[in-house]
Amino acid sequence: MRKLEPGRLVLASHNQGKVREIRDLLGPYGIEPVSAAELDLPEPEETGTTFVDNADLKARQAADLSGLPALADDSGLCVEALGNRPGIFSARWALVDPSVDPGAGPGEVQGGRDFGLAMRRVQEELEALGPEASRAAHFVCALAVVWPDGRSEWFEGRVDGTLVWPPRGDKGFGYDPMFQPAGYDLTFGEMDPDEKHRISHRADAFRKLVAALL
Ligand SMILES: O=P(O)(O)OP(=O)(O)OP(=O)(O)OC[C@H]1O[C@@H](n2cnc3c(O)ncnc32)[C@H](O)[C@@H]1O
Ligand SMILES: [Mg+2]
Repeated sequence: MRKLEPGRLVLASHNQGKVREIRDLLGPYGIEPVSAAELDLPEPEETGTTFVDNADLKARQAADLSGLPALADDSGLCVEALGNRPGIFSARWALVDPSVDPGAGPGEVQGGRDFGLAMRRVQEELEALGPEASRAAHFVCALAVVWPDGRSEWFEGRVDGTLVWPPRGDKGFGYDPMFQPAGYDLTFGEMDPDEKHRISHRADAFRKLVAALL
């Protein structure tokens, strides 16, 4: 299997929270990827039906346009009582329709998406199922590496936990403030990045990527 080389990797993500975490996770291996935003690459439409499909599609577009190996992450929150939704639609649940919703509070809007709103949507759907509804949830992360010749490798990770509300902490991004990983009292929003990187879905997927490609 081919190995990743330092300095020759495009990170095909437009999510600053993810980009920060992936830089942290690759840092110890001497790999400093250039991001899709730095290369002005467009954000592709995520038309896949699985996390792996979408990660592959994002990495493939970046590899085609840049001529460099590309890494993409497709991830999301799966709520078991909601049939694993929002799942691959996790980012889309945070889209604000300004004619319906007046917008987010300070600090909640990330790249035109409102995760205060997305977390309320999750809470409301669960509450509609009644007080006995399980709050069990997991995050999934699929990583795809696509080489300029079109070959690809995929790695998946997962972390299990429980949803809490009101959301707590502002250290992470996305749904972190409402996700408490199993065995911990803190939400991902309250954890220091180093601690999240020990147990997260992204860290789990990266361990597999590192074993194969680094
Ligand atoms: O596609 P890219 O450009 O990488 O950025 P994105 O934000 O659209 O990313 P996804 O399509 O993979 O959507 C995943 C969403 O799931 C959420 N998510 C993924 N990983 C998360 C994490 O570690 N903590 C909290 N929320 C997370 C977050 O809200 C993301 O926007
Ligand atoms: Mg996306």
